[in-house]
Amino acid sequence: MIESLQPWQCLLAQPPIWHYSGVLGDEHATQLMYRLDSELPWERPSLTLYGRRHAIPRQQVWMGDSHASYRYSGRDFTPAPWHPGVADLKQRIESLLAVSHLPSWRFNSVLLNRYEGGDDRMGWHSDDEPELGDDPVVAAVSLGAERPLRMRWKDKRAEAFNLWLPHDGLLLMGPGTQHWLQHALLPRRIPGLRISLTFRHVE
Ligand SMILES: O=C(O)CCC(=O)C(=O)O
Ligand SMILES: [Fe+2]
Repeated sequence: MIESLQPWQCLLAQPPIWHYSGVLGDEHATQLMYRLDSELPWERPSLTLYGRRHAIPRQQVWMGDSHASYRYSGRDFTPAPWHPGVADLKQRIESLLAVSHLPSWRFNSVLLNRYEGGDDRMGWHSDDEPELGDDPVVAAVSLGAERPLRMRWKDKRAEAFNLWLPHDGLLLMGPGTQHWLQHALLPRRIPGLRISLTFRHVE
């Protein structure tokens, strides 16, 4: 079972989607989750949908280089300064890429999502905001409860599918992913805190 020893796994060939297991090591990843949980200025912004205001069903923090400001779901987010644990994680991802056979993608910002339990969620979307450029590559680290990211083809060429996101794993959505697919973190009867960090490059 040589394959199971490889931390990088290709989950989809075209568009390429990769998963790396054991980014920080189990204990370090757990410590980071609790640190982020207690130290970050988590917000639950309200969005207006058909003229009614709704609090989003999760909490979030936008973080990054000061120039990397970002429009998300119709709102502008000025990034919070890098938390040292998140800056270290970004470096860790970039060095994992540097020694892999994948291109050395770089990131200058991250959306952190905090899901208190199985009811917290994120609806269908692609990470294709104009400030991310023509073909964004997104690197998503998962901490805490393992939940599936549901993926569906925009042109319905094939069935929707789940990508399970274990604690301390990195999901790398390569070129084309945001063009061809949408993703969602649907509500599930899976208890426990989960924090995801979706690293991006704002142009
Ligand atoms: O929580 C996740 O794993 C997905 C988050 C996501 O899709 C996003 O931040 O754009
Ligand atoms: Fe996303």
